Amino acid sequence: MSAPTLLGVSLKMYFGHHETLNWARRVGDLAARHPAVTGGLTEVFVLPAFPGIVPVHSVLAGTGVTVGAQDLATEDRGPYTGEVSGPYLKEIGCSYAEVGHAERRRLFGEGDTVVAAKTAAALRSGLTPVLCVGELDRAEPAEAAERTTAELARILDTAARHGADAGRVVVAYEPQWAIGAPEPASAEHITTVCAALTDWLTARPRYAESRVIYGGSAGPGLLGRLGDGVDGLFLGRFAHDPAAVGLILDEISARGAVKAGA
Ligand SMILES: O=C(CO)COP(=O)(O)O
Repeated sequence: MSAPTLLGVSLKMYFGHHETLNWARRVGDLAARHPAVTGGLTEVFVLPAFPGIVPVHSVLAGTGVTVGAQDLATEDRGPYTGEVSGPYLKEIGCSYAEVGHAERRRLFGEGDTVVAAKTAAALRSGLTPVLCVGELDRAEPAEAAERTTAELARILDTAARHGADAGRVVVAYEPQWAIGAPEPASAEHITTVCAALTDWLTARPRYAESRVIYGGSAGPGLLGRLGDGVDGLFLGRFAHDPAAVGLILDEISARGAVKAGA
């Protein structure tokens, strides 16, 4: 069987605490009985705000949905007021830690050096980094592929030079101009860039089992247009309605049925 489609959701800072738990209950109920999840066609992960991690982890226990954080500290312990470390996140049940999101770069001044250090911190703690990369402005697919692959190489090579462990990385291709937009990048754009990122990772055994997913106004209807070259989706706003998550799980089932029949 081919690798499961990865479906990630970042709740960013959209929901309050009770909204977060209600959403998690509804998505958990859906996932627990959806054939795409129970049949192993997909792996679903959710990134709530930090205070939501522990309760969401317990709400989702047994549903097949895993939990991660939207950020983590570069360091593992010490005088870093307001930060949350990788070991702490691991201890409270996280499997993933997102690094390098465009909003953290734009609003909080994070650059490649910090993103590389956070990637290393995640790997060191046994968390899968969800490493966001993507061009700032609209570009032709081939140019976007070149720029984004160079960005990925810069970050992972810096992390490796500083002694980062080898391990699985989820690369989230998120063209910055497509985040918070009415619609995602075109299927041609997404597949061209994701193929280039996959080639780069495949040539490096230290990142074995790594995956490339697409985010940026992704929602129902997109996955079916992307083909096998894209390993999954990273959802923002269009996951706020749990029914939309259900529709995407239906699409994953359909994709699995096509593959099984191929
Ligand atoms: O940034 C994103 C996921 O990390 C995408 O957000 P939107 O789908 O809301 O554009």
